Amino acid sequence: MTDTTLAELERRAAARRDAVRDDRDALIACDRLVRIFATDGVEVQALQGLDLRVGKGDLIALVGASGSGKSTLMNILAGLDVPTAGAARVGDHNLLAMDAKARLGYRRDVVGFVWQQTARNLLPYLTASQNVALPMQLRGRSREKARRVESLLSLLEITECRDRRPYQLSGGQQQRVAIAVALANSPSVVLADEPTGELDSATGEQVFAAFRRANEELGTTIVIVTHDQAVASEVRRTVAIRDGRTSSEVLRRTEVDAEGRESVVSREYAMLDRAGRLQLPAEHLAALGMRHRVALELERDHIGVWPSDEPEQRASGDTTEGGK
Ligand SMILES: Nc1ncnc2c1ncn2[C@@H]1O[C@H](COP(=O)(O)OP(=O)(O)OP(=O)(O)O)[C@@H](O)[C@H]1O
Repeated sequence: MTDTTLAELERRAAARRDAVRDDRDALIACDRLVRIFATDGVEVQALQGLDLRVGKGDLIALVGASGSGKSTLMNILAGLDVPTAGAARVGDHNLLAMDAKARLGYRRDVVGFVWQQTARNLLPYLTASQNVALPMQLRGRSREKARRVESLLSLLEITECRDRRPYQLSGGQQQRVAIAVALANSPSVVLADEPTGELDSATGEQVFAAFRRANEELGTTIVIVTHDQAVASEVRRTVAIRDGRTSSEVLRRTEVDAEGRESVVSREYAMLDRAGRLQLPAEHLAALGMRHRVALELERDHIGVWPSDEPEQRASGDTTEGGK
């Protein structure tokens, strides 16, 4: 074995160690997540091997066409549904191995939710501050309750709504109170399924600003499902789901030029799973007529992917080459 080979092996081992460390840093880790629904003998594969990592303190948007599996994923992360196969972890909680009691504790202490239907988030006969206080009361945190309710209402700029009942609030105010309710017990993660779906775009932006403030000021990890492209483009990371899998993601960062002008630069990435599988965008494949197999070449700083120059019938059928 040459020195170069040893050095290379050491480098790979270190990279593997780093990967494990990254994994522990991820607050949410889903691996090859599968959820099959069977109704009247017909099976629907809502999630088909979905991989997702969300770091502690991240704010991400999940986007995808109707039926792509977003709500199924959110229900699993919320502890309301159990996957058919795969692995899913939030913090130290294994979402496939919780008994009923652990599940209840998980829903009470670890995750907070904001749903699309404003009526689903708040109890109609309680005022805004009573709604926010309720989760703390149920958890026996009565002493700190009043102060925390005030700070959350102030953080989300809805102090004036304190003594109003939901029907006396606008849709946007109701959702901001719902965010305060979700944050009441200091959850590790807040999950929001289309929280701006019933709002006009200006109000939706205000609600989104409230999520951002909660994320920045309290460090809460937030995952938001949205159809709203304008809203999705306001976060640093947008993950797209297609056919029950994460297909691509857009990362955005702020750059400052020599004159001190700030601009947001965004870049789209394809997802690479643990086995090294990569899903190439359908439009890229169509543009170059790539089907069945492609030629790969490892370069110093990238991997080239070319259409196969083999005749198509060989590519799709049995071949004489090894299938590596
Ligand atoms: N309880 C269920 N029983 C049977 N099929 C279901 C069930 N829940 C979801 N599905 C199916 O699973 C697939 C994914 O549904 P899901 O609600 O997760 O999609 P979505 O991306 O949230 O869609 P939308 O944006 O319309 O809410 C769909 O084909 C849906 O019909």
